[in-house]
Amino acid sequence: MKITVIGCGRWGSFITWYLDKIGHDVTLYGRSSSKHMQQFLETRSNDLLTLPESVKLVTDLKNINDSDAIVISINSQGLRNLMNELASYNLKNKIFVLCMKGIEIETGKRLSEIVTENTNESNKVAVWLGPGHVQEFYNGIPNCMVIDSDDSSVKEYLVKEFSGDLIRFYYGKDLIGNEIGAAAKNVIGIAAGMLDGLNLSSLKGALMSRGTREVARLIKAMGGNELSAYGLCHLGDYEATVFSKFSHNRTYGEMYVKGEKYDSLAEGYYTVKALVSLGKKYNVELPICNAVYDVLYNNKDPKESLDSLFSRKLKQEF
Ligand SMILES: NC(=O)c1ccc[n+]([C@@H]2O[C@H](COP(=O)([O-])OP(=O)(O)OC[C@H]3O[C@@H](n4cnc5c(N)ncnc54)[C@H](O)[C@@H]3O)[C@@H](O)[C@H]2O)c1
Repeated sequence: MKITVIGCGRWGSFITWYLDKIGHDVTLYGRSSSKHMQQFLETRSNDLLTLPESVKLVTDLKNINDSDAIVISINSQGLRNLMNELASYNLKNKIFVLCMKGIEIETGKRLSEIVTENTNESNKVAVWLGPGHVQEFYNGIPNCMVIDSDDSSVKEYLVKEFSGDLIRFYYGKDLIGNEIGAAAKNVIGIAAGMLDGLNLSSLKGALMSRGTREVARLIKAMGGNELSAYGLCHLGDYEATVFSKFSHNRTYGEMYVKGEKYDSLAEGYYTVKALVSLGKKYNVELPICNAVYDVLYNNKDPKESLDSLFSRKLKQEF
């Protein structure tokens, strides 16, 4: 396939490397102002990987119509602007593949909804989600991921085209659940980092159990399958988030609690705001998300926030 990857950060550059490695014709687009792109243009490398000569590097989108698929991996809150920018290219009969985890704050929309609403109806949309760290894939450690789309032929085509020794893909069956689950995982990651920062890492087992429960309730209320919270998009990604030194969201939570600054993208910071609004809209209790939100947006003390989770009224586990 001819593929353009948009977004030359940590994940977009990995996706580029992977798709080239399994034999696709890949172009990586980054804005000329992007430090990541400047570094690739100079050295073909970032601090995690080196892109082979077979990958084309571009700083404009003038040839984007030559691609069969457009893979997007940028910050979620920037997706609508990107779709506005892409409108001038009049794209038709393309497959958009979203390798991103988030929910739009202002609208509560899933990322696939934003693409569908802002592109020609001949274009198809899929998501590619699940666990995996660039450092480990690059060292040859395989993982399992999920591809989902409302269009089953697109889903089947992508799973076939994108499978390789490094990634075993599963066919997703619940776009709502997969997108909400993937986005919410980053919020649980921040909560995990906060526990680490408070020297309470042993509570991460309870966080896994109760985090999946509240995300499952939200997915169900939104019309998805609550089992997706226990799938690759969410629970399956906890090892790479809740327990990993590589996770940006976990690290962000830990550094926040310690009063240190963190500069990398931690999508969960934005997603928690969207999730709290969705919880209200769908009348679903999201105690962990609300606690994280109170710490990040209402300046609540992290330990007090945790204590308030423990003093809630007693509940049935399921
Ligand atoms: N396992 C996974 O599925 C996985 C793992 C890591 C990250 N992600 C997701 O991938 C997405 C990107 O994360 P990251 O860690 O690579 O972030 P990053 O900050 O390293 O990179 C984002 C890049 O997008 C670029 N960008 C932003 N707006 C753009 C635009 N309009 N046009 C072109 N480029 C634009 C930025 O310049 C930056 O280079 C996030 O949604 C994240 O949650 C998924």
